[in-house]
Amino acid sequence: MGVEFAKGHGTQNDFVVLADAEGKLELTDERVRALCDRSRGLGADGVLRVVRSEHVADAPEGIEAEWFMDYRNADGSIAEMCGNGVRVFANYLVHANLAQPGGFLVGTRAGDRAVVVNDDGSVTVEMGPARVFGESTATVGGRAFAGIAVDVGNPHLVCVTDVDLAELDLTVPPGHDPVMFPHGVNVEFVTEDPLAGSSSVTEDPLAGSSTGTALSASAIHMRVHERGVGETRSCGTGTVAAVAAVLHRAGLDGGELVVNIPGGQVHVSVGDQTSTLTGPAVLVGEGTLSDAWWLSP
Ligand SMILES: N[C@@H](CCC[C@H](N)C(=O)O)C(=O)O
Repeated sequence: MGVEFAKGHGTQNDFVVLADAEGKLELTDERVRALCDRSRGLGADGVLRVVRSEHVADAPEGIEAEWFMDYRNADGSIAEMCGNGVRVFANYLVHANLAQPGGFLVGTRAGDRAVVVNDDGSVTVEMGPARVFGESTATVGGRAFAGIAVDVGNPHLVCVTDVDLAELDLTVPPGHDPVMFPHGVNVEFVTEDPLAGSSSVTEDPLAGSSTGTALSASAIHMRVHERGVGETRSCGTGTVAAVAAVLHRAGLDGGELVVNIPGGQVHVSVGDQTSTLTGPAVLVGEGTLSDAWWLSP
C-alpha cells in the first residue's frame, strides 16, 4: 500500500508533500519529525499535506479552496502559512492533475490564497496584508538587534542591520520577547543594497499613496531563523515581512523589492491592503513510503 509522497522546494526551503485527499493519514508530530529528519527520514524543513478543505477540522471558516495546504514545521508544530510551501503546493496540484494550470485558490490556516502558476514554472501568490504591529528586539550571541514585528498570517520579527549577515550565528534560536510573541516568532536579519541609480521607488500598482521618503535600496539580503525549524535557506512569508518592514522604516505604504536569500531570489510587492510573492517552485521527485517505515515508532 504505502503512503505517496513528493519532494519539492522553493528557493531551497524544502518540503515533503503528502497526498491525503480524504484526510485519512494520521500525521502525528512524531511522524512529521521523522519525515523531516535528514538521517532517518526523507529530510525537509516542513510537511505539506494535500487534503480536501472539507476534511480539515481546524480550517478557518469560509475557506473556498477545494485543496487545503496542511502545513507542519519540521518539529511537528502547525503554522498558519508558508509562502515557499504554497508555491510548491500549487505546482504539485497542477502536476497531479488536481488543479488546472493558471490561477486557483489554495486553502491555508491564514485563509484562502490566490495563486498563479506562471508559464516559466514560477508561482505568484497573493499573500494577503503584511501588518506591522510593533517594535521589539532579537538577540544573537549576546548582541541586541532592533526589529519590526510583522504579521503575514504568521509572526515575524525583522531586524534591518548593517552587520555582515554571514557573521551571525543562527545555529541557536535568536532571543525574543515571549510577551510580544507568545507563540514564538520567525526572525529575519536584513541588509539593504545601495541603489545603483538615483530613481528609487519602484512602480507598484498595489502601492497606495505614500507619504514617506524614497527607498534607499532596490534589493535586500536576508537570513532567517524559522520558528519550529531552525535556520532555513529561505522563508517566503519572511521575505514579505522583510519588505513590509523596510517600507515601514522608509515611511512608505507600498513598494516592490527583490529579496536575496541563501537559497535564491524572490520578488515581493507590498501594498497597504495586500502583498504578492513570486518565486520558483521545484518538484524534485515522487515515491512511496514503505508501510514498515510509516508504522515504525
Ligand atoms: N518557510 C515558510 C514559513 C513556515 C512557517 C514558519 N516556520 C512558522 O512557524 O511560522 C515560508 O516560506 O513562509
